[in-house]
Amino acid sequence: MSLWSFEPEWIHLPQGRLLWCPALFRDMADGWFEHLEAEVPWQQHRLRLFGKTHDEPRLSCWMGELPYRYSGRVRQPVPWTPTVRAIRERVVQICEQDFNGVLLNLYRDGRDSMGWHADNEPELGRNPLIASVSLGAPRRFLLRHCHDGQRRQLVLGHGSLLVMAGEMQHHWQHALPKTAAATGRRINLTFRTVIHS
Ligand SMILES: O=C(O)CCC(=O)C(=O)O
Ligand SMILES: [Fe+2]
Repeated sequence: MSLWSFEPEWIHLPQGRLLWCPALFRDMADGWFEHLEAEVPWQQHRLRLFGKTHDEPRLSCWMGELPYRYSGRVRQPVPWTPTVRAIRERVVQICEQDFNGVLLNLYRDGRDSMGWHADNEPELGRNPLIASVSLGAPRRFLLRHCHDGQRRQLVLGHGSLLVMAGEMQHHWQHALPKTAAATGRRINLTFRTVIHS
């Protein structure tokens, strides 16, 4: 059997590229979702905005080998859990990159979300490869170009892999918007390589 259960698609954008594999992990996705929900020490982080603190609209967990500074905070890693280790192995094999950390997010319903940002922290290096595995409820993922405002949209479904590559993080932002539609739980894992911290 080949590594791919179907043809992956490269999406070429001005100043970036995406590898899109909508059904790559479909066979494992139910089991992975169930295990991750139970196994990951999900945390509610607080966010400081205009002098007030709010709960972040999602639960999250930074896992891996090194601390990671983002949103102005240093997150200490929790150790790999068995399921994340197994997912990491598959993603490393496909991307040919030895990811040493992963940010896990749990979106409890359509009110949970992530605002516009780029994964451009200095400790990820110049043109980081970010590998995003989605499980559970499908959600819209938006991309917008930082300078000319052009947009793209993908629906990240159960068992999909999206790899952001090239100069993407310097020229594009991404977001996971809220939705008013009745929406179930979703887990997303973004594998990263922290170079220094
Ligand atoms: O949940 C998603 O698909 C996006 C997550 C994301 O952008 C991040 O963790 O940096
Ligand atoms: Fe991101």
